[in-house]
Amino acid sequence: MERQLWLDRGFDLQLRYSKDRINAEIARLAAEISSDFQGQSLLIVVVLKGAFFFAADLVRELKVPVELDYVTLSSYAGTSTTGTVAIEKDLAADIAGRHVLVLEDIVDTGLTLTRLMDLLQQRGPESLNICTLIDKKERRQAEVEPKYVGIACEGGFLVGYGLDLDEQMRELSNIYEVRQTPGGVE
Ligand SMILES: O=P(O)(O)OC[C@H]1O[C@H](OP(=O)(O)OP(=O)(O)O)[C@H](O)[C@@H]1O
Ligand code: HPA
Repeated sequence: MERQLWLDRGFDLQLRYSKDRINAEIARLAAEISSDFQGQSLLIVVVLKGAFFFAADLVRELKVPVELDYVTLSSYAGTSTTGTVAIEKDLAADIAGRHVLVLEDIVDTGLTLTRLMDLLQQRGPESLNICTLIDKKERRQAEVEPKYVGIACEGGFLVGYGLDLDEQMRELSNIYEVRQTPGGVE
């Protein structure tokens, strides 16, 4: 079982969202987005690294043509945001006049997406919207309203399905809440 490897290393993982639940939410989101953009094409902006799994599953369910591009942002150290969002790799595509949909794994404080949306808005897209798998409103510090939300969640630090704790546990199929257990080996 995928949890066991991390339990042995001193991390307590509690299942929050199963892969079946994630698949169901992705199917719902894909239907909604496909209907909203019927007859148009989408430029999908995947926010790396975390949204990689979500994007791979979502775009294959869409019924509209898409072009994919990627931006790499980072701000977290452990379970806390540093408050400084670094743009490590910018987009390759010109987004002016395009229908742009930003894909995120999680919106938490909102600092990452505020920074990205400001940057993208200045480039003149025809439309600019956010789709996030997880919307964690509890810790919001900046005003960000994703148009498409898979799962609205409460607190806890989440890992799995792309979500990491210091670059670890992204590969887990399900999403868990993680806690470090006393005396665990790192
Ligand atoms: O709303 P916020 O509080 O800003 O948090 C959300 C961001 O934090 C995570 O990225 P991270 O900086 O950990 O990089 P990663 O995608 O490489 O994991 C996550 O993928 C979001 O991009
Ligand atoms: O709960 C989270 N898990 C992983 N990365 C994150 N970035 C913001 N919140 C989270």
